[in-house]
Amino acid sequence: MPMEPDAGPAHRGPAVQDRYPDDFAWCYGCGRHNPAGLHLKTYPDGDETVTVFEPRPEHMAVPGFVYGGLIASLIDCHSMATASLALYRRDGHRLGDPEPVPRCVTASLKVDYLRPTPLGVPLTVRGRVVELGQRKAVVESELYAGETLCARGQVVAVLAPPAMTPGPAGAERRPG
Ligand SMILES: CCCCCCCCCCCCCCCC(=O)SCCNC(=O)CCNC(=O)[C@H](O)C(C)(C)COP(=O)(O)OP(=O)(O)OC[C@H]1O[C@@H](n2cnc3c(N)ncnc32)[C@H](O)[C@@H]1OP(=O)(O)O
Repeated sequence: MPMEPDAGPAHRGPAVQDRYPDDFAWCYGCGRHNPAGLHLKTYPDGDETVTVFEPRPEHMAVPGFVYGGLIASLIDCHSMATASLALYRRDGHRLGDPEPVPRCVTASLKVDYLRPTPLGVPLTVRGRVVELGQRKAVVESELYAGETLCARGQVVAVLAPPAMTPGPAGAERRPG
């Protein structure tokens, strides 16, 4: 499912995650309000989306290699943002419009780990929508270390129903 051309990462505007509603911007992987989180940022790049993340030493599986759970998180959050952007555009918006970007939740996350992912190298994740429904998007994302494809994910994202609001723990999410 091709996306409309848009400003690429060389022409950075807001990230998708910068435009999530405040109440839905606390995700450990990509919430801009989560002080302990990874703060992943997803940008449009032509028909695809792209993010770059440099794992920290504590993200290791064994010395020299990245923990698979981190890889899954990067693919998850990047794919959610790719789905949200596709649904936003489908509704006639462009990133940067005043209306917040809709929030999706992960219905399914499948990751194939193709080869060990080295630490100490920025990781690039590229995503594309392969199926777009009324409330659902299927996204394929590939994670590269340099030029090397290390993991591939397929993610089903579902628009958070209007009735879904953050739970009671949300009241305690602001530290201090
Ligand atoms: C965080 C949770 C708290 C919520 C409160 C705050 C909400 C807003 C904050 C968002 C924050 C996001 C954070 C970052 C991303 C995470 O980390 S999300 C955390 C992990 N995910 C979850 O906890 C989600 C738990 N699951 C659910 O709530 C429900 O199962 C879902 C995903 C909303 C779907 O339920 P539903 O709305 O009843 O949808 P349903 O009609 O069954 O299915 C819709 C479509 O999805 C497909 N589908 C559903 N499940 C699957 C599946 N497992 N495999 C394949 N396809 C599926 C269906 O086949 C259907 O397809 P179509 O027929 O339209 O083609």
